[in-house]
Amino acid sequence: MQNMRSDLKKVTIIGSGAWGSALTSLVKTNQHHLQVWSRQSPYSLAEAVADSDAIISAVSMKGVRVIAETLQTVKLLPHAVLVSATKGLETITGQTPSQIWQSLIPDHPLVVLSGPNLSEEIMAGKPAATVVASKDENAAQLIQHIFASRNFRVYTNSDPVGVELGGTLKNVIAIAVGACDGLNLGTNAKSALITRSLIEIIRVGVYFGAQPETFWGLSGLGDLLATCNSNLSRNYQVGYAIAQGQSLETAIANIHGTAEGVNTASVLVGICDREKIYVPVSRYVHRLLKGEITLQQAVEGLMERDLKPEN
Ligand SMILES: NC(=O)C1=CN([C@@H]2O[C@H](COP(=O)(O)OP(=O)(O)OC[C@H]3O[C@@H](n4cnc5c(N)ncnc54)[C@H](OP(=O)(O)O)[C@@H]3O)[C@@H](O)[C@H]2O)C=CC1
Ligand SMILES: O=C(CO)COP(=O)(O)O
Repeated sequence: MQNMRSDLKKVTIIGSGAWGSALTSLVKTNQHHLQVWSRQSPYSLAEAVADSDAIISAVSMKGVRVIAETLQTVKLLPHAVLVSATKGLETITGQTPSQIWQSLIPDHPLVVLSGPNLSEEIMAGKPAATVVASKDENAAQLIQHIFASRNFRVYTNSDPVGVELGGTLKNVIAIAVGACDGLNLGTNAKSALITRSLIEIIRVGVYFGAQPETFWGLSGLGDLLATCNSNLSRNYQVGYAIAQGQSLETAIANIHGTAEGVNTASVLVGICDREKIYVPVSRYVHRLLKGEITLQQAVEGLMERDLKPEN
């Protein structure tokens, strides 16, 4: 039945994996007119987005370009807002999801949604907070109101690059911290790893034009803490499993859903090699995942680097 309240919007969610399903449950809470589309849907993507005020993409990184290219050929409402909820980097181009959306569909406002949002906790109705970031303040506020509820506090932010990179880069660090916990290296080691990794994330973020202070917020430090402290995180699970002696292939096969950090590590290190950005933790994660070094060598390598000032 069509809702009659004037503040209710038509919202389309693309992707019915773990994150798409959690976002679906949040939109349902507010009784918006909701359409979910996935590759299994009996209707087309064009039909799903017709008349939508907000189109939310929650597909994994490998699906972003194909979805954006399809939407590029579809007639959207002129005011329709696009929302990217993916945390990853594209393999060939090194682009972020929002860069892909922006380049393919430049005429619509774009919002990045990212924060400490483990989908299982959200599905269980536990309280959480997130960030919706855009250069278009009205677009960010629209998405804020679509999602905000008693159990989901939504903040706007005007630094979409920073918000997106915080969510993307912490996945690599969560693999490192999962491995640290899997080896039982202790709380001191874990705290040092998380803190130094945040500096590393900021270094990359600033290079890409993000505001450093964004990374102290929910989408940076917040998501880093969530993902590095929960065995609900698939990235953390991958690191933990490797520390238990599993191969990367087995670890990936055993998790439910997508651990974006595996691919992100490889793309990130390629970018940082090219741009000469110092990312020791991400680099050791990448070399570990590629099988170039053992976990023990990664720990030793990180500890035995040249001594330097903290800042
Ligand atoms: N789970 C979480 O807690 C959170 C996840 N995220 C991010 O959200 C993204 C999705 O994660 P999650 O839902 O957990 O992953 P899942 O593996 O559970 O789901 C992946 C989703 O991506 C879709 N997809 C994959 N490849 C393609 C493709 N080629 N074309 C179209 N669709 C495709 C799948 O579609 P189909 O259903 O048709 O197979 C599915 O909907 C990731 O970037 C993740 O980092 C962000 C915040 C929280
Ligand atoms: O991004 C997430 C929480 O904010 C989900 O983390 P994982 O992809 O590691 O499960």
